[in-house]
Amino acid sequence: MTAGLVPGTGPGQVWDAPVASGPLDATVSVPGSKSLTNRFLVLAAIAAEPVTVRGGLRSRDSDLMIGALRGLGIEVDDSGDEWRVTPGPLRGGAHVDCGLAGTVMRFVPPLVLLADGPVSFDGDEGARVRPMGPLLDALRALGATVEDGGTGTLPFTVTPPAAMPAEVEVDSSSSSQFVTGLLLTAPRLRHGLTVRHTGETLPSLPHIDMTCETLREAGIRVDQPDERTWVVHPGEIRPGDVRVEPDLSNAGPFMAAALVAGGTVRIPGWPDVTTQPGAYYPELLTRMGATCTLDGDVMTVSGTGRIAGIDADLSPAGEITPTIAALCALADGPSRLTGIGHLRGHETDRLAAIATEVERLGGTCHADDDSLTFGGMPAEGLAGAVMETYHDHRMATFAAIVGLAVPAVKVLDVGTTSKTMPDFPQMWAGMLGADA
Ligand SMILES: O=C(O)C1=C[C@@H](OP(=O)(O)O)[C@@H](O)[C@H](O)C1
Ligand SMILES: C=C(OP(=O)(O)O)C(=O)O
Repeated sequence: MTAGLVPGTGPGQVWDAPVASGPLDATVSVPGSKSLTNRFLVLAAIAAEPVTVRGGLRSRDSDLMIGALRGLGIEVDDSGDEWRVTPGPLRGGAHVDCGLAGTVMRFVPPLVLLADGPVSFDGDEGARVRPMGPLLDALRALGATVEDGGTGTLPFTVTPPAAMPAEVEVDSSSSSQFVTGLLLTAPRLRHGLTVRHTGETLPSLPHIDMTCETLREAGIRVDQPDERTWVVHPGEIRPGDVRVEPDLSNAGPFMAAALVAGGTVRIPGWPDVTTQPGAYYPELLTRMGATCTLDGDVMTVSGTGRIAGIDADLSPAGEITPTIAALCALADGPSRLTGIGHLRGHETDRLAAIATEVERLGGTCHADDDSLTFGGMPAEGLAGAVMETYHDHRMATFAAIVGLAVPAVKVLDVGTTSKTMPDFPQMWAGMLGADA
């Protein structure tokens, strides 16, 4: 069943967030990681041999990536559970729809350096305000022609250069995805590429580590002479057959549910070692009152229904902020989340969205340049409302978490979760032991 067929989950509709009627006892298998799926797809497209991707995420963001690569002339067979990507020359003349996917708008334009002609890019209205300028400037510095009407945002057209330098600077303080995009294409450039970050801060470092690991596992040498420089050596990309880890960021709302409702939620397939930012959950949730144990590959999270406030720097793991924020909204005491200014350039301005939605329920939350501060208000003090999701999958799961404890929370456009987790409403109902 698709999300649109569950009552209240169609576009513009309102979904009644279920209230937990008692402690949970659930095992939830989450689909593959968005970040790993889209990295594997990009690398497979420019690999030296066909690549099989197992456990790839089926979602709007990965469908957009597959569409982009097909537009560039790459054959992707995603008809079964195992996808087969057959690399080939990258064709110019394509138009890429980025939707609202940061991974598509930041990972695909550097591929045009390898193409035989110009490629144009556009996306959702909300994508046209997401930061792109530093990456477009880096592509210009590499000799590409970029026409963006002087906006530094989508829509734009990239025309490949005839020759290019082997070093480039980029200010990646508004998104780590600028560095990642350049690194992914780098092994196929004649001399490889040295990428130097020039900004003062750099968010989401684990996601850059994920890029380097993915390249290394595909046989590419990546050196990091200092904290802001990456050297990718030229080479043949040979990922072999790859398996995508479960998306730990998307496991987050289910793990958080154990704290809100009490009881236990188990997440199978938890990797031993991972570069996903969801790896921060066990420590953060423990500080908020949960017990988290990894037994084999099963992460078990148990909670009591009482949540402790937290003071945490989330700059390495900005993506998990909305989930931690939902817990902060329900916590017994105040919380402060810092290092998250760049979230203003995510699917929506997440700092403003979180503060607005917490206040809509009667809680207190203040957003400043780089942080969120919560008054803390156990669920008894909050009142249900129709919550906005701003086309942001993580604002939809934020509202669902709060709705477990606050009666009469209604979620506008919960189907926005299709960006990375199309079956979210059914999975949420399944966790609660109910039908969607
Ligand atoms: O490289 C990636 O796959 C991602 C990097 C991060 O981007 P930012 O550095 O822009 O936050 C993260 O928030 C996003 O969801 C996925
Ligand atoms: C920021 C996110 O996505 P994107 O890849 O579109 O940047 C996210 O999924 O939280």
